Amino acid sequence: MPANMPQPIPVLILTGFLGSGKTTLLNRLLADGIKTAVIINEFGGTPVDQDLLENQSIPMTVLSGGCLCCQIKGALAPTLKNLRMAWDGSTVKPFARVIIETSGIASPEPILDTLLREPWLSKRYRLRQVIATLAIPSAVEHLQRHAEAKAQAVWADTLLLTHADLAEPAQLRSLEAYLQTLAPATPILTRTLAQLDTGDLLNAPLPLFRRLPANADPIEHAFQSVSLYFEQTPDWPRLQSALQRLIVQLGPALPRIKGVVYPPDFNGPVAIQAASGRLYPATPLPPRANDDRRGRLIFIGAGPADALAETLGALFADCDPPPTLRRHSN
Ligand SMILES: Nc1nc2c(ncn2[C@@H]2O[C@H](COP(=O)(O)OP(=O)(O)OP(=O)(O)O)[C@@H](O)[C@H]2O)c(=O)[nH]1
Repeated sequence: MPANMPQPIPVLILTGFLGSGKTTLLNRLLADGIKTAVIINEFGGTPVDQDLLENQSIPMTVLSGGCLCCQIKGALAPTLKNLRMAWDGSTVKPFARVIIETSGIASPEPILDTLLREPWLSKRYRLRQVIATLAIPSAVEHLQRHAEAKAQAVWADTLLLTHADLAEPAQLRSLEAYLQTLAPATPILTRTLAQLDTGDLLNAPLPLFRRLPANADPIEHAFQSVSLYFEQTPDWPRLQSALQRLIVQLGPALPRIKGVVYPPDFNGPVAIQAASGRLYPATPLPPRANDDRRGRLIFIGAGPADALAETLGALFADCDPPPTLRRHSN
């Protein structure tokens, strides 16, 4: 490479539908020892993913309140430019790659458009791999219902099938058959978290030629989010039972809940996760420097935000004090 050519920094893009395992994968990748800068994009107005990262001492930028493919598409180029200038000027902790975690309803196409077509960026960053996570028990339904999920699989270089431990063999077979039609040439890895070797993932065969996105028009999402803020989080059995009732009541109209809360029966912050009708066990988190002990839960719905907000208001009306509610319309 000529001396005056900038050395391109490799970029990994993690995409995949809501709750399919992107942040879980990001944590695994960050544990592999390669110094990394992270850009996290969250659809909801209240970011959570940064608190779920085990490694908090890396260069990290959170772009929330919309998807990188549409509402905040314009934020990606300046973020990457600032990061690169900080890297060139050694004003940031050293890193050898950038990982972008997209929101669960982002289409990768406009992101690739920015990375591959923007002249300044395309000289300074090299797209290494687009990895899409697909949760085996729910992926076929998501691929059939949501254009965003389909776009994520179609633009991926590698498909990582997750939640194998929760899946029936028939669900895996039907997902593999679906992907065979949708993305026949894309390598598929099926791993439980315990089995995942990040080397297998990063060394999966890549396409010889990279397609350039043809249509980078913003996608019209049908999703909305509502955030709840708790000055005093209810205790876990009560919160768990309320969330469980909500999940049953709304079914597929509520694809995702996540948040960090402070139930009095736990000592510190606790991660709350639900996706595709499943509420996961509450997971204690280490205390963070910026802890304000204000619980926050994000609900991503596939219907109008007003109806979701009304349901949530009624569900937690007897809390003392009741949670503050914020709609986030997109
Ligand atoms: N049992 C099981 N749980 C998993 C697996 N992968 C992820 N999870 C859990 O699924 C939930 C969602 O995982 P995340 O990694 O947060 O999903 P995500 O794709 O980052 O979610 P969004 O950013 O909201 O779209 C968490 O509770 C994870 O612990 C898996 O392979 N098996």
